Amino acid sequence: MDNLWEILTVATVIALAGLALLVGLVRGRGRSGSKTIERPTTPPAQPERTPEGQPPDGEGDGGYAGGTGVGTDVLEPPETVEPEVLEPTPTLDRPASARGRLQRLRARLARSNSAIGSALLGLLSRGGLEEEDWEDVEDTLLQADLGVEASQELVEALRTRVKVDGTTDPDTVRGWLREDLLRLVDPTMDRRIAASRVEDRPAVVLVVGVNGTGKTTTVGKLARVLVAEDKDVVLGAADTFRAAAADQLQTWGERVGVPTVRSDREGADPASVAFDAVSAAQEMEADVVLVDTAGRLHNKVGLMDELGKVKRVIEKKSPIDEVLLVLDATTGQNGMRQAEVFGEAVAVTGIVLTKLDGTAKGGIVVNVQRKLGVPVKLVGLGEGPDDLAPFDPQAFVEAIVD
Ligand SMILES: Nc1nc2c(ncn2[C@@H]2O[C@H](COP(=O)(O)OP(=O)(O)OP(=O)(O)O)[C@@H](O)[C@H]2O)c(=O)[nH]1
Repeated sequence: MDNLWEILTVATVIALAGLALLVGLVRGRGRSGSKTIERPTTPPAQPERTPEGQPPDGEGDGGYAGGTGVGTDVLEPPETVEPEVLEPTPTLDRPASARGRLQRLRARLARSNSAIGSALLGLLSRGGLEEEDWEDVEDTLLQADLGVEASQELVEALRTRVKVDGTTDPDTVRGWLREDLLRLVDPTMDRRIAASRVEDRPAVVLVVGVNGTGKTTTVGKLARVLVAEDKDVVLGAADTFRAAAADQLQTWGERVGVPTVRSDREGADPASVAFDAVSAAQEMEADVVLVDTAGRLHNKVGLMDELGKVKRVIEKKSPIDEVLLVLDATTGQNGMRQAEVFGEAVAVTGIVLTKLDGTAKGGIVVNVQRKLGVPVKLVGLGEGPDDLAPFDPQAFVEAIVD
């Protein structure tokens, strides 16, 4: 019996010692081995977003499954909850309505061009005009870039009126000047931009001109004019010569919610970007696609080839409805030569005269229309986003004369 008790006591001690050893082993392994991954009972909080809607750096994974970085346990995804809508509502610019823009910007036109008006009025109101006075009148018109032919015509018309009427009353003289200038600017020309869908396809507007004239800026500003008229616009960045030009255009578009078709590769084929832009506009059922082109003039043949190709490739997809030539009004005769070169490469249908706010050479409107036989359709009157106005002959002449 004693032996039995001894055996039981020894067996119990051995069993307890073994148990203690086992517990020790398990706890020791737990400290030095893999972590225990606990499944969260609630879904992780959404990371905070920056105002642009991006998660802050390094928090893009939401800090859940990848957050522990260790362990091989298969995690079940957290219960799905409807995510909070964190998308920022893009705030778009509301471009100024196109109507009456020239009236709004008239002061800028007048500031730089009223010199023509006041010089002429000063001369004409003096009375008793001699031959040399008429030469002064003609010089003033030439300095305003009206061109030789139009200047002579205007002098002739005024001379006849002065001879017949004989008055030197400033208001009467101003009235003559207004009438004669208006006739030269030609209010009968059709200055509408072909920017509405044609037979179930978007209108295609190609914008050409020498770099630096304000071409890309003009495409951006024109997009705003059209958006203000509730048109769906697509931009094509076919000025692939300078990569920044595409960025510039895209920024203009984004401000008014207009998409830009572009290539990220500098020197990509402009014709192919133009083609893609027209295709995209057709797919999107847009009203109009505006295609910006490169305008390096260092080599006339190269330019003609490139523009010719852009035109041909677009025409595989759609007719071109408008070719706008952008000219810098401050460049005078140089601008006129550029106009002729472009006119040979593509059939220009309208002119955009930029930087008219910074020049007393508003007469170029008349000159360029006569040389190219196409109307000035838009004028640039500043660097602001809405400083592009449909050209209105009446308001233009009044700004110079009144
Ligand atoms: N004062 C004034 N500046 C203008 C006008 N239009 C454009 N500009 C400025 O002219 C400069 C050239 O404009 P861009 O649009 O970059 O010229 P670009 O012809 O596209 O030239 P690239 O971008 O080199 O192809 C910019 O600083 C414009 O802000 C305007 O009507 N008045």
